[in-house]
Amino acid sequence: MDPPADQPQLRVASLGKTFSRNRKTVHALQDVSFDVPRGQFLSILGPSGCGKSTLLHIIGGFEQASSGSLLLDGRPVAGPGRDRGMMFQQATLFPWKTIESNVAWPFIVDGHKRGEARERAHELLATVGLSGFERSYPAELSGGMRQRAALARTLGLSPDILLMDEPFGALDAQTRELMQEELTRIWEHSGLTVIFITHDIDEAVFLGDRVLVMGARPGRIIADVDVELGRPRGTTTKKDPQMAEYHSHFWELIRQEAGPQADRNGGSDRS
Ligand SMILES: Nc1ncnc2c1ncn2[C@@H]1O[C@H](COP(=O)(O)OP(=O)(O)OP(=O)(O)O)[C@@H](O)[C@H]1O
Repeated sequence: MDPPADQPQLRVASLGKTFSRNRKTVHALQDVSFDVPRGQFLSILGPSGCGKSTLLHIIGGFEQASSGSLLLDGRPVAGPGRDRGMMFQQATLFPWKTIESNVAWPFIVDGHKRGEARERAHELLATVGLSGFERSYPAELSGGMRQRAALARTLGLSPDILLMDEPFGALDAQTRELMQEELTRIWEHSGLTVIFITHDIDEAVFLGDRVLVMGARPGRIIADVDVELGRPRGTTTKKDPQMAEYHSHFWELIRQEAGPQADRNGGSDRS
Protein backbone atom coordinates (compact mmCIF):
# COMPACT_ATOMS: atom_id res chain seq x y z
CA MET A 1 0.00 0.00 0.00
CA ASP A 2 1.34 3.46 -0.89
CA PRO A 3 2.03 5.84 2.03
CA PRO A 4 -0.44 8.76 2.42
CA ALA A 5 0.46 11.62 0.05
CA ASP A 6 0.99 14.09 2.91
CA GLN A 7 3.27 11.77 4.89
CA PRO A 8 6.93 12.89 4.89
CA GLN A 9 9.38 10.26 3.76
CA LEU A 10 11.43 10.83 6.90
CA ARG A 11 10.20 12.19 10.20
CA VAL A 12 12.74 12.96 12.93
CA ALA A 13 10.94 13.79 16.17
CA SER A 14 12.54 15.09 19.39
CA LEU A 15 15.65 13.01 18.75
CA GLY A 16 18.30 12.94 21.45
CA LYS A 17 21.60 11.12 21.74
CA THR A 18 23.90 10.82 24.73
CA PHE A 19 27.23 9.03 24.65
CA SER A 20 28.76 7.76 27.87
CA ARG A 21 32.38 6.71 27.92
CA ASN A 22 35.07 6.66 30.60
CA ARG A 23 32.76 8.35 33.14
CA LYS A 24 32.15 11.18 30.68
CA THR A 25 28.76 12.01 29.27
CA VAL A 26 28.43 13.78 25.94
CA HIS A 27 25.06 15.16 24.94
CA ALA A 28 25.53 14.92 21.19
CA LEU A 29 21.94 15.66 20.10
CA GLN A 30 19.03 17.27 21.86
CA ASP A 31 15.43 17.56 20.74
CA VAL A 32 16.16 17.42 17.02
CA SER A 33 12.98 17.48 14.93
CA PHE A 34 12.43 17.86 11.18
CA ASP A 35 10.56 16.24 8.30
CA VAL A 36 12.00 15.43 4.90
CA PRO A 37 9.61 15.18 1.95
CA ARG A 38 10.33 12.62 -0.76
CA GLY A 39 12.75 13.86 -3.42
CA GLN A 40 14.18 16.74 -1.39
CA PHE A 41 17.89 17.58 -1.31
CA LEU A 42 18.51 18.53 2.30
CA SER A 43 21.87 19.97 3.32
CA ILE A 44 22.93 19.99 6.97
CA LEU A 45 25.51 22.51 8.13
CA GLY A 46 26.99 23.03 11.56
CA PRO A 47 30.19 23.61 13.52
CA SER A 48 32.57 20.75 14.17
CA GLY A 49 31.35 18.30 16.80
CA CYS A 50 27.72 19.48 16.77
CA GLY A 51 26.43 15.99 16.07
CA LYS A 52 25.92 16.00 12.29
CA SER A 53 27.50 12.59 11.73
CA THR A 54 25.75 11.16 14.76
CA LEU A 55 22.41 12.29 13.34
CA LEU A 56 23.20 10.73 9.95
CA HIS A 57 24.34 7.48 11.57
CA ILE A 58 21.09 7.29 13.52
CA ILE A 59 19.09 7.84 10.30
CA GLY A 60 21.26 5.17 8.65
CA GLY A 61 20.41 2.79 11.49
CA PHE A 62 24.05 2.42 12.61
CA GLU A 63 23.48 4.19 15.94
CA GLN A 64 20.47 4.14 18.21
CA ALA A 65 18.88 7.32 19.47
CA SER A 66 18.71 7.80 23.25
CA SER A 67 15.30 9.48 22.96
CA GLY A 68 12.76 10.54 20.38
CA SER A 69 11.67 8.76 17.25
CA LEU A 70 12.64 8.28 13.65
CA LEU A 71 10.07 7.21 11.07
CA LEU A 72 10.83 6.25 7.50
CA ASP A 73 7.65 6.12 5.42
CA GLY A 74 5.75 5.97 8.69
CA ARG A 75 7.70 3.00 10.09
CA PRO A 76 10.27 3.17 12.91
CA VAL A 77 13.88 2.71 11.81
CA ALA A 78 15.20 -0.42 13.50
CA GLY A 79 18.63 -0.76 11.87
CA PRO A 80 20.53 -0.34 8.60
CA GLY A 81 18.68 -1.21 5.38
CA ARG A 82 19.02 -1.13 1.60
CA ASP A 83 16.49 1.72 1.51
CA ARG A 84 19.27 4.03 2.79
CA GLY A 85 22.56 4.33 0.90
CA MET A 86 25.50 5.85 2.77
CA MET A 87 28.52 7.70 1.43
CA PHE A 88 31.43 8.85 3.56
CA GLN A 89 34.41 11.18 3.20
CA GLN A 90 36.59 8.25 2.13
CA ALA A 91 35.21 6.05 -0.64
CA THR A 92 34.33 2.62 0.71
CA LEU A 93 35.32 0.39 -2.21
CA PHE A 94 36.71 -3.16 -2.20
CA PRO A 95 40.41 -2.51 -2.97
CA TRP A 96 40.94 -5.97 -4.45
CA LYS A 97 38.14 -5.60 -7.01
CA THR A 98 38.17 -3.57 -10.23
CA ILE A 99 35.92 -0.51 -10.43
CA GLU A 100 33.58 -2.48 -12.67
CA SER A 101 33.36 -5.35 -10.14
CA ASN A 102 32.84 -2.91 -7.28
CA VAL A 103 29.91 -1.26 -9.06
CA ALA A 104 28.52 -4.58 -10.34
CA TRP A 105 28.60 -6.04 -6.83
CA PRO A 106 25.06 -4.98 -5.71
CA PHE A 107 23.62 -6.52 -8.86
CA ILE A 108 25.51 -9.79 -8.31
CA VAL A 109 24.26 -9.87 -4.69
CA ASP A 110 20.74 -9.39 -6.06
CA GLY A 111 21.17 -12.49 -8.21
CA HIS A 112 21.66 -10.83 -11.61
CA LYS A 113 23.72 -12.73 -14.17
CA ARG A 114 27.33 -11.57 -14.44
CA GLY A 115 26.91 -10.08 -17.94
CA GLU A 116 23.82 -8.15 -16.93
CA ALA A 117 25.49 -6.90 -13.73
CA ARG A 118 28.45 -5.74 -15.80
CA GLU A 119 26.14 -3.92 -18.21
CA ARG A 120 24.38 -2.12 -15.35
CA ALA A 121 27.78 -1.22 -13.85
CA HIS A 122 28.89 0.27 -17.17
CA GLU A 123 25.71 2.39 -17.35
CA LEU A 124 26.28 3.70 -13.83
CA LEU A 125 29.95 4.38 -14.48
CA ALA A 126 28.94 6.38 -17.55
CA THR A 127 26.48 8.36 -15.39
CA VAL A 128 29.27 9.38 -13.01
CA GLY A 129 31.77 10.08 -15.83
CA LEU A 130 33.99 7.03 -15.30
CA SER A 131 33.64 5.27 -18.66
CA GLY A 132 37.02 3.86 -19.66
CA PHE A 133 38.10 3.13 -16.08
CA GLU A 134 36.15 -0.12 -15.67
CA ARG A 135 39.27 -2.30 -15.42
CA SER A 136 41.13 0.00 -12.99
CA TYR A 137 41.54 -0.77 -9.31
CA PRO A 138 40.56 1.81 -6.66
CA ALA A 139 44.23 2.51 -5.80
CA GLU A 140 44.84 3.52 -9.43
CA LEU A 141 42.23 6.31 -9.31
CA SER A 142 42.29 9.81 -7.86
CA GLY A 143 40.23 10.62 -4.74
CA GLY A 144 37.53 12.28 -6.86
CA MET A 145 37.32 9.29 -9.18
CA ARG A 146 37.07 6.92 -6.22
CA GLN A 147 34.16 8.99 -4.89
CA ARG A 148 32.47 8.83 -8.30
CA ALA A 149 32.84 5.05 -8.24
CA ALA A 150 31.47 4.91 -4.69
CA LEU A 151 28.51 7.02 -5.81
CA ALA A 152 27.90 4.67 -8.74
CA ARG A 153 27.94 1.66 -6.43
CA THR A 154 25.60 3.32 -3.94
CA LEU A 155 23.20 4.26 -6.76
CA GLY A 156 23.31 0.61 -7.85
CA LEU A 157 21.77 -0.33 -4.51
CA SER A 158 18.69 1.73 -5.59
CA PRO A 159 18.26 3.43 -2.22
CA ASP A 160 15.22 5.59 -1.42
CA ILE A 161 17.42 8.00 0.52
CA LEU A 162 21.05 8.83 -0.01
CA LEU A 163 22.87 9.77 3.21
CA MET A 164 26.10 11.62 2.45
CA ASP A 165 28.57 12.46 5.21
CA GLU A 166 30.96 15.10 3.86
CA PRO A 167 31.57 13.01 0.73
CA PHE A 168 33.71 15.71 -0.90
CA GLY A 169 35.50 16.81 2.28
CA ALA A 170 38.81 15.13 1.37
CA LEU A 171 38.95 16.43 -2.21
CA ASP A 172 40.91 19.39 -3.54
CA ALA A 173 38.91 22.55 -4.24
CA GLN A 174 38.66 22.11 -8.01
CA THR A 175 37.64 18.45 -7.88
CA ARG A 176 35.15 19.33 -5.19
CA GLU A 177 33.49 21.95 -7.41
CA LEU A 178 33.27 19.49 -10.28
CA MET A 179 31.81 16.81 -8.01
CA GLN A 180 29.18 19.24 -6.73
CA GLU A 181 28.12 19.97 -10.30
CA GLU A 182 28.06 16.24 -11.15
CA LEU A 183 26.03 15.41 -8.07
CA THR A 184 23.47 18.12 -8.71
CA ARG A 185 23.11 16.91 -12.33
CA ILE A 186 22.68 13.29 -11.26
CA TRP A 187 20.28 14.18 -8.47
CA GLU A 188 18.13 16.45 -10.68
CA HIS A 189 17.52 13.43 -12.95
CA SER A 190 17.06 10.87 -10.17
CA GLY A 191 14.19 11.96 -7.93
CA LEU A 192 16.22 10.66 -4.97
CA THR A 193 15.96 12.09 -1.48
CA VAL A 194 19.40 13.21 -0.28
CA ILE A 195 20.61 14.23 3.16
CA PHE A 196 24.01 15.84 2.71
CA ILE A 197 26.30 16.84 5.55
CA THR A 198 28.97 19.42 4.97
CA HIS A 199 31.08 22.09 6.65
CA ASP A 200 31.09 24.10 3.43
CA ILE A 201 28.38 26.77 3.35
CA ASP A 202 28.50 27.34 -0.42
CA GLU A 203 28.33 23.60 -1.04
CA ALA A 204 25.28 23.30 1.22
CA VAL A 205 23.50 26.16 -0.57
CA PHE A 206 24.51 25.20 -4.11
CA LEU A 207 23.27 21.62 -3.67
CA GLY A 208 20.36 22.00 -1.30
CA ASP A 209 16.66 22.66 -1.72
CA ARG A 210 16.84 23.41 1.95
CA VAL A 211 19.55 23.92 4.56
CA LEU A 212 19.32 22.92 8.21
CA VAL A 213 21.85 24.58 10.49
CA MET A 214 22.81 22.79 13.69
CA GLY A 215 24.05 24.54 16.79
CA ALA A 216 26.99 23.43 18.92
CA ARG A 217 26.61 20.67 21.49
CA PRO A 218 24.15 19.58 22.38
CA GLY A 219 23.38 19.51 18.67
CA ARG A 220 20.03 21.01 17.81
CA ILE A 221 18.45 22.72 14.82
CA ILE A 222 18.92 26.48 14.94
CA ALA A 223 17.81 27.36 11.40
CA ASP A 224 15.76 25.73 8.66
CA VAL A 225 15.98 27.67 5.40
CA ASP A 226 14.54 26.96 1.93
CA VAL A 227 17.06 27.76 -0.80
CA GLU A 228 15.33 29.87 -3.42
CA LEU A 229 17.86 29.35 -6.22
CA GLY A 230 16.40 28.02 -9.46
CA ARG A 231 17.15 24.65 -11.06
CA PRO A 232 18.94 23.23 -12.89
CA ARG A 233 21.98 24.56 -11.06
CA GLY A 234 25.44 24.89 -12.52
CA THR A 235 28.43 27.22 -12.76
CA THR A 236 26.23 30.30 -13.27
CA THR A 237 24.38 29.50 -10.00
CA LYS A 238 27.67 29.93 -8.12
CA LYS A 239 27.91 33.50 -9.42
CA ASP A 240 24.33 34.36 -8.40
CA PRO A 241 24.41 37.28 -5.90
CA GLN A 242 21.93 35.35 -3.75
CA MET A 243 24.70 32.79 -3.05
CA ALA A 244 26.70 35.50 -1.27
CA GLU A 245 23.65 36.51 0.76
CA TYR A 246 23.01 32.94 1.88
CA HIS A 247 26.72 32.59 2.67
CA SER A 248 26.85 35.57 5.01
CA HIS A 249 23.56 34.59 6.71
CA PHE A 250 24.74 31.02 7.45
CA TRP A 251 28.28 32.10 8.33
CA GLU A 252 26.93 34.49 10.96
CA LEU A 253 24.82 31.72 12.51
CA ILE A 254 27.69 29.22 12.55
CA ARG A 255 30.23 31.75 13.84
CA GLN A 256 28.05 32.48 16.84
CA GLU A 257 27.79 28.74 17.55
CA ALA A 258 31.44 27.89 16.97
CA GLY A 259 32.84 30.35 19.53
CA PRO A 260 34.49 29.32 22.82
CA GLN A 261 31.22 29.68 24.76
CA ALA A 262 29.36 27.45 22.36
CA ASP A 263 29.89 24.07 24.00
CA ARG A 264 27.11 24.30 26.55
CA ASN A 265 27.10 20.93 28.22
CA GLY A 266 28.96 18.46 26.01
CA GLY A 267 31.89 16.54 27.43
CA SER A 268 31.13 17.39 31.07
CA ASP A 269 32.76 15.09 33.57
CA ARG A 270 29.99 13.42 35.57
CA SER A 271 32.26 11.42 37.85
N1 LIG B 1 30.88 6.73 19.60
C1 LIG B 1 31.03 7.85 20.32
N2 LIG B 1 31.35 7.79 21.63
C2 LIG B 1 31.48 8.90 22.37
N3 LIG B 1 31.30 10.16 21.89
C3 LIG B 1 30.99 10.26 20.59
C4 LIG B 1 30.83 9.13 19.74
N4 LIG B 1 30.49 9.56 18.49
C5 LIG B 1 30.45 10.90 18.56
N5 LIG B 1 30.75 11.31 19.82
C6 LIG B 1 30.76 12.71 20.28
O1 LIG B 1 29.53 13.30 19.91
C7 LIG B 1 29.74 14.65 19.50
C8 LIG B 1 29.20 14.81 18.10
O2 LIG B 1 30.04 14.12 17.20
P1 LIG B 1 29.78 14.07 15.62
O3 LIG B 1 30.91 13.30 15.00
O4 LIG B 1 28.41 13.59 15.36
O5 LIG B 1 29.89 15.62 15.25
P2 LIG B 1 30.03 16.29 13.80
O6 LIG B 1 29.17 17.50 13.81
O7 LIG B 1 29.78 15.29 12.73
O8 LIG B 1 31.56 16.69 13.81
P3 LIG B 1 32.54 17.02 12.59
O9 LIG B 1 31.88 18.09 11.80
O10 LIG B 1 33.80 17.47 13.24
O11 LIG B 1 32.70 15.74 11.81
C9 LIG B 1 31.23 14.90 19.60
O12 LIG B 1 31.49 15.50 20.85
C10 LIG B 1 31.84 13.51 19.58
O13 LIG B 1 33.05 13.48 20.30
